[in-house]
Amino acid sequence: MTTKTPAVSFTGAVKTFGDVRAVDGLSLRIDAGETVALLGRNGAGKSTAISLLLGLDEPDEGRVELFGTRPQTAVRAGRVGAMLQEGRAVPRVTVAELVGFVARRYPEPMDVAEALRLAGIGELADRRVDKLSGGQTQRVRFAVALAGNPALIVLDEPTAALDVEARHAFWASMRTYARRGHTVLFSTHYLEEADAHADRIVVIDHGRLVADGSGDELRRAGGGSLVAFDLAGRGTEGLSLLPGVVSVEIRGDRARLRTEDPDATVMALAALDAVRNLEVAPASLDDAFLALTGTDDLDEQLERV
Ligand SMILES: Nc1ncnc2c1ncn2[C@@H]1O[C@H](COP(=O)(O)OP(=O)(O)OP(=O)(O)O)[C@@H](O)[C@H]1O
Repeated sequence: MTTKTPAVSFTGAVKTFGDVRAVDGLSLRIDAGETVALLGRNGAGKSTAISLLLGLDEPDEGRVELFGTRPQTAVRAGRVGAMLQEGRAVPRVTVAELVGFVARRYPEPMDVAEALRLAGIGELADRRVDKLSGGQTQRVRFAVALAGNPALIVLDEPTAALDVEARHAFWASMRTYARRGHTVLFSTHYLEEADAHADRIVVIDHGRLVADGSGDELRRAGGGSLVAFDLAGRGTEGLSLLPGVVSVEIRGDRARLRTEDPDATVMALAALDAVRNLEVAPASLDDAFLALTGTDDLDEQLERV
């Protein structure tokens, strides 16, 4: 057991809004220096969890701590920077003025030029904040989050609405910051971003933790493998009972089996002489995510439409 104080800890945290348990008994520990992605579909509870950890909201039950103290204390001490989803009106000042204004509110701020350089917007220092593109504005917001020289940075869907190039530039900045030994927690809907940029992916659903691990661990936990073949007129009964099979999907004349033991499934299919156009592939992270959050369930998919 490690005695190091975690950067972030949720212990049985609950937050309800009326009948909705937005965060429902969440326990989670993030150590200093980790980059963690918080993944979940719409309404899973990501923003609520982030509000709790920034001290913007109090849990109804359980405990949330940053660096072993109350979130408000850590935030006031300048140990946390955040980039949230709000669309606040942009002031008519230059980029350097804005970042400098924020920096001065912190006890040990980052040098303004350094914050701009880290956010990749050194050349925008003298540009007016209200005259920037969406991608540039997002990176100014990142510089604002860095201004206090925080040990932990929390980013709520930082790349929503960014084009591909702006996205790459953003992640390059984030990684530079993380490489300095800082802690990063970001929420996202993009599985490939979580896989590419986080050391660890935490999946939440209905306010609960449903998976926690690397992209590969998640693929194994939620996805297994996919075995597909042509039915060639044969019936589909009994397919779900084959060894390893956890789900069966029929599309036209093709069957798609999700299996935890592809070797055993394929052997059983061969014994049935049912291996026409056989295809075996590892499940994608998308498949794993859908399996983990139960959204391959048709009712739920319809609910989301
Ligand atoms: N202030 C609030 N009042 C009432 N219900 C709320 C409030 N904030 C969140 N909720 C509800 O709590 C649940 C979790 O919402 P939350 O915004 O945390 O999810 P999310 O994972 O961030 O979703 P998204 O990906 O869409 O941003 C949802 O059902 C939402 O409607």
